[in-house]
Amino acid sequence: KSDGFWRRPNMFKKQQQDVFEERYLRFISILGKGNFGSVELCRYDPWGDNTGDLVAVKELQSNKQATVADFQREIQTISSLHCDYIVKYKGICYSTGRLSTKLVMEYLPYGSLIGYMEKHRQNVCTRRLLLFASQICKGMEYLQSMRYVHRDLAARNILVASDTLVKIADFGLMKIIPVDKEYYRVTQPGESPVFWYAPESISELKFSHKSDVWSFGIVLHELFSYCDISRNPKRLCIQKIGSYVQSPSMAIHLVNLLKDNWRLPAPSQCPPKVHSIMMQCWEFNSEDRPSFSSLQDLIENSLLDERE
Ligand SMILES: C=CCCn1cc(-c2nc(Nc3ccc(C4CCNCC4)cc3)nc3[nH]ccc23)cn1
Repeated sequence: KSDGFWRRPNMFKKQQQDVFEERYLRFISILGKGNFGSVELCRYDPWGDNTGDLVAVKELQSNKQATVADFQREIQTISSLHCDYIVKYKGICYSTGRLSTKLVMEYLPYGSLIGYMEKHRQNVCTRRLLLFASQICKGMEYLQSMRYVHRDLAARNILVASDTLVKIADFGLMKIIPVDKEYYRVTQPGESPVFWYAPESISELKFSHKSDVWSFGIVLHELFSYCDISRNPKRLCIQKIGSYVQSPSMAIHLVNLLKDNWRLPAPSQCPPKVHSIMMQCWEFNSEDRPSFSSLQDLIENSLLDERE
């Protein structure tokens, strides 16, 4: 299969795969729910004196439609990603009797971008929003260089490492684009977050780097709305379409609105240059959208404008 076989680490090189022993993994609290699994805060404490590291541990929620194979693929994927703007893989933990495998990742103390914005909204200026946007863009550029499409780029899947660093997380829906194609076509829509999806992803289930660019535009909108729940993409689209519409035809309504050139309204106090970047990400035809590398330049250019 051409699923990036040549990208797989050399099968003869010792896989730098730390195994964490379950008996030393001390549960502390639940951090959140991602695609196909919950994430827990644990302390890995082999010395038993609370000096061990805090880690984030994701286990596969068996009741979800995801299979063990999906989770194994997610582990294989995240262990091959090495980028400052992508949450770091630390290893795996085989639970007793190897009934299930857990994914061990670096713990990001500030939590999700949405929670961070709710808490720190007052002292996050435009420059910091653009810094976060540029870091997400760099993370996406890296994924594109590995031929990955994320397929679920949204503020809910961005984590905050510090006041000046955010990272992309949750690779449950990520796919590799086959070498001979420009897009990945999924077989069934699943529980799709259509309000973050490009029109071709909604109507033809086609996912590409350019559909990730569309979602990046939605993340920009979330950032400049300070992730305000009352202004979130889903809420604004449903307000426009009408809350009486049920989900399967919701997607059709949304695509028709996008065809008629309706787009999310500019967030209040959003700099015109930033709104223009969003609108470029939301070009109906995917080839008219900027690449992540040109988005980087557009964001740097907006940052210059914001220099006091
Ligand atoms: C990607 C999103 C869906 C799945 N997901 C991933 C995580 C996650 N979280 C954290 N840190 C974290 C730190 C504090 C808080 C709190 C909780 C209580 N209220 C205030 C904020 C929440 C999360 N580090 C991580 N490393 C790797 C994954 C990961 C959580 N959910």
